[in-house]
Amino acid sequence: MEFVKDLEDRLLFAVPKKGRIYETCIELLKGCDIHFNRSSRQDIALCTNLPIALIFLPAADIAKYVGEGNVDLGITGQDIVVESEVQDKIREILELNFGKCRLAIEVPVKGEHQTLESLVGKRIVTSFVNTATKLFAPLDAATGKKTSIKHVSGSVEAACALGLADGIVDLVETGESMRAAGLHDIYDLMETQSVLIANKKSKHTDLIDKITSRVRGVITAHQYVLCTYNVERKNLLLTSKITPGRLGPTVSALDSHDGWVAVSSMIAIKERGQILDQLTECGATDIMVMAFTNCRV
Ligand SMILES: Nc1ncnc2c1ncn2[C@@H]1O[C@H](COP(=O)(O)OP(=O)(O)OP(=O)(O)O)[C@@H](O)[C@H]1O
Ligand SMILES: O=P(O)(O)OC[C@H]1O[C@H](OP(=O)(O)OP(=O)(O)O)[C@H](O)[C@@H]1O
Repeated sequence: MEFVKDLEDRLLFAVPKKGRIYETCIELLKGCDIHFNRSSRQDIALCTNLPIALIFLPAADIAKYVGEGNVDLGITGQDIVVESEVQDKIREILELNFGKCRLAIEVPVKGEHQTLESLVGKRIVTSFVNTATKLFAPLDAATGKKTSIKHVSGSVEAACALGLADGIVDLVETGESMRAAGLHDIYDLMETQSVLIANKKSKHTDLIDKITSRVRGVITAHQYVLCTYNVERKNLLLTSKITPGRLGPTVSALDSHDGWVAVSSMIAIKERGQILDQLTECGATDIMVMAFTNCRV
């Protein structure tokens, strides 16, 4: 009970306690300088440098807790937000660019039912009962059939081989789990990624803004690198178009080389190769690319 008193006035921030996105979430908290001590098996950790308590919960429950206002802020998947039916109670603050996958219908490669329509009235097994029910309900109504939708909490791919299901609704990233179980996907329900969500009525608006700004800084830093190079001033207009940066490239004169300038600019990691090729073609030299771990832009 002492612990409950410690939580008073703190912002409660729910993060996954295990699973696919656990490690990345912990790295993100570190990157945001949210410090905490968590003893083993403890599901609540008080932050040592901010009035925050981290609540470690199963990812699948986090949207429910945030939606009901039991916690203020959380990290979970968009798939869980939809499945928990809390879209009207939460605010999706930020897409986090990890936990990317899609929710799909999967069936045995050599199975009898190979389309969404042919699964109507058959047996579906999933951890996403609400989402699957919403998909099949109108099809059931149109055909007068009743699709059976049963819940399992994990290893969903095993359901068809074990004779429990004709098809499943589950997450697919690489497709490895699906193929290993002799399944293939025949219909996409949604794309998903991890998101930062907040309860719409949370009273901790200033702290939520501060955390959001820190999280955005870390996420952005993972998507960009700093590119520096030297170029003759006569080619600067050309290279500035290739590396426009946010407000414009930073340009400084090179005292030792008349007519040359040093340029630095943020560039998107996914365009890095192409940008370096183009800079070289425009006569830029001494091109360097540096990663950074945090930023505010
Ligand atoms: N293969 C994947 N690739 C990317 N993101 C995924 C993948 N599987 C799940 N996710 C995302 O992570 C969230 C949590 O999924 P996960 O399977 O880790 O949950 P869990 O059931 O709590 O953990 P565990 O599977 O260890 O019991 C999902 O809702 C989804 O948003
Ligand atoms: O397409 P893939 O890259 O193979 O990823 C998909 C798998 O990842 C998730 O499960 P996870 O392995 O996290 O565990 P679970 O089956 O116990 O939920 C998901 O439920 C799939 O099984």
